[in-house]
Amino acid sequence: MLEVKNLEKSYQKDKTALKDISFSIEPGKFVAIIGPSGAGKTTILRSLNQLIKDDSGQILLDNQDLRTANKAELRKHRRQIGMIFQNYNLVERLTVIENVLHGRLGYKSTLAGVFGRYTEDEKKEAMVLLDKVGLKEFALQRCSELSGGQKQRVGIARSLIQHPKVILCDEPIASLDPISAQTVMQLLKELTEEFNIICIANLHQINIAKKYADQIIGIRKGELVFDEPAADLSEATLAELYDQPVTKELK
Ligand SMILES: Nc1ncnc2c1ncn2[C@@H]1O[C@H](COP(=O)(O)OP(=O)(O)OP(=O)(O)O)[C@@H](O)[C@H]1O
Repeated sequence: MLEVKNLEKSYQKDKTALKDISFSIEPGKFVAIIGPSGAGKTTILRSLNQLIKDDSGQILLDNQDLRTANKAELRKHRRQIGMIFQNYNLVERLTVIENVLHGRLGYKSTLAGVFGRYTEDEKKEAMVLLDKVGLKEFALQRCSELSGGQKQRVGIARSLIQHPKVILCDEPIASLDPISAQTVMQLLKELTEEFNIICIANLHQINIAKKYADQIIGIRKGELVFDEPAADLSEATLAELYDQPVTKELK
């Protein structure tokens, strides 16, 4: 269970990026965070894995507060939090399977990581995960030769091999065509359920959020406007979030 309590963050004095944000998410749930540009969505995700230090509040992952963790504890916590990025963050010149195995680096000494030492079990697991994301035959291909949608699926396999409790996705489909976007969202939804993890995705596409997410969190000007089951999200709530009615094709 992930619980965020009264999270606050200011990048500059008198300019609040997050104000008293609280929400909780159960394992197996796929959650979308939506809201206008600059609302604070990325700041929330970065706080959740402590890439940025928030100012106050609590971030409890299975009752352990990430904010008060020491360096060693934080390293351990970060293994349990996978990241998926808009621009994939893969090593393009390396093969697909090597990129997936990079997800194990948090479990290794620096030396073993530098020399790319992975166990047979890790290699087998990488192949199983590549099969799950539909890329088994691409294992030995360089990532530079893949399409955007395929690269994002490698990113999903890389995050799963971490054995995460949480996967954070910062605009995971922003660089993808509509068909690849649907494939990636469907995969994230299915794998979230199958592995009983928590998946949180920042999204600008309201229709996609409503179609795939179990729960939708709306953020505006650093404040939480709503936290509701996707099915309950009304037109009035969306209009409040964006300060204007949301057009038909986006709903
Ligand atoms: N490193 C930073 N230094 C100063 N201000 C920042 C920094 N990062 C973000 N901000 C400010 O914090 C606020 C929230 O930004 P954030 O990137 O979290 O919004 P967002 O909802 O993710 O936006 P977008 O949808 O455009 O990605 C904005 O006002 C932004 O200008």
